[in-house]
Amino acid sequence: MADYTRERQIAELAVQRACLLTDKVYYSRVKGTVTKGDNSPVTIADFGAQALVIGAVHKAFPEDFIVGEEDAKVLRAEKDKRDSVWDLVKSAIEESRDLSDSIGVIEDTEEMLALIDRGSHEGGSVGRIWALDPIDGTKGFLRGDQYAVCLALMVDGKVQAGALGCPNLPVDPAIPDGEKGIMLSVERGKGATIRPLSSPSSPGTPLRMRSISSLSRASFCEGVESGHSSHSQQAAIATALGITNPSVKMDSQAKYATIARGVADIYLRLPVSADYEEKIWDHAVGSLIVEEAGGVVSDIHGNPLNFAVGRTLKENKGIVAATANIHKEVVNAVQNELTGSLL
Ligand SMILES: Nc1ncnc2c1ncn2[C@@H]1O[C@H](COP(=O)(O)O)[C@@H](OP(=O)(O)O)[C@H]1O
Ligand SMILES: [Mg+2]
Ligand SMILES: [Mg+2]
Ligand SMILES: [Mg+2]
Repeated sequence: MADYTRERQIAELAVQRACLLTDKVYYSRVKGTVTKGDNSPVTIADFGAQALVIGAVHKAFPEDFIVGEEDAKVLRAEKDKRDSVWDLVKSAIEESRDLSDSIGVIEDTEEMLALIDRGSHEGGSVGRIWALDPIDGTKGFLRGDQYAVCLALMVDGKVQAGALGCPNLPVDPAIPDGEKGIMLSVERGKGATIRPLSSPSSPGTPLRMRSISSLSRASFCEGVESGHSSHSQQAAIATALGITNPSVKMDSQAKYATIARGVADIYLRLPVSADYEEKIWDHAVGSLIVEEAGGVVSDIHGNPLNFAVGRTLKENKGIVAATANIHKEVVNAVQNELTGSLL
């Protein structure tokens, strides 16, 4: 079996440094939002995190390609925004000098812009390609809720390793107002672990999904944005399965983290439009974490996610992630509910 220990470590360091930056912006409430062509928001923190993560990956693995969500077009055109992002990037590097031997530094704004634009790869089925979402759940980030920094390595179209930083998830889910910030990391065949973001040297605790004796006891985790996933159909599916627990709603791949750590059991993402294609960076690392924690991740038809066909999951529709022993039953309920609508 191939060994991706180093890739996993670099991914953790890259995400750790990026979380320093996003956390600072989150708490300073300086948001500098831009609206993209598809009407979705992007902030100075999205750009800064993309620069830091790509800088780290490029330093450690200069031959690898990167599929990142953002590009530097707006920053090249607008000096104010470029300067704000550069200030953030500089101070995050300054505050994590101890990581610079492993993941390097960024010398100036030109290098920063070039790094952000290294995320333009088209993806595909050949070679080593990293999938990066510098801030997943930007709407949650802006609302003051959950978001995640997400990085995965795909080799020949298959996700092999990665790291997922969730700066606002509680370290102990039983103490929601306690310390916040967790880091999950994963390597295919070797499991997934979780640790506090504040303990970089901790080896982490292995992740295991909850075992479910009866489906009616299960809980759903779903997105906050009803424009990204259909809440009404999700509720109908819960009823069909006899599930009465209220669903846990949160933004971003924090949902994959939440089911992987056994706080909920099922993550459904039901298409709201027939033509939306899920992005690989929205699912790459989270889906592997759930699989390694004992879950199955498929689309709404029960087909495996195909990360090998470009920047989107164009061969799949929606997401069904659940503990292995209930996954098939959930897919069946989804199929029954959706027959005749968007299928
Ligand atoms: N119509 C749509 N259907 C499904 N997902 C969508 C969507 N429009 C945007 N998204 C994606 O939903 C992601 C957030 O997921 P969630 O709703 O689970 O928090 C966004 O990631 P970003 O926030 O990185 O842009 C974006 O890629
Ligand atoms: Mg976005
Ligand atoms: Mg995203
Ligand atoms: Mg994003």
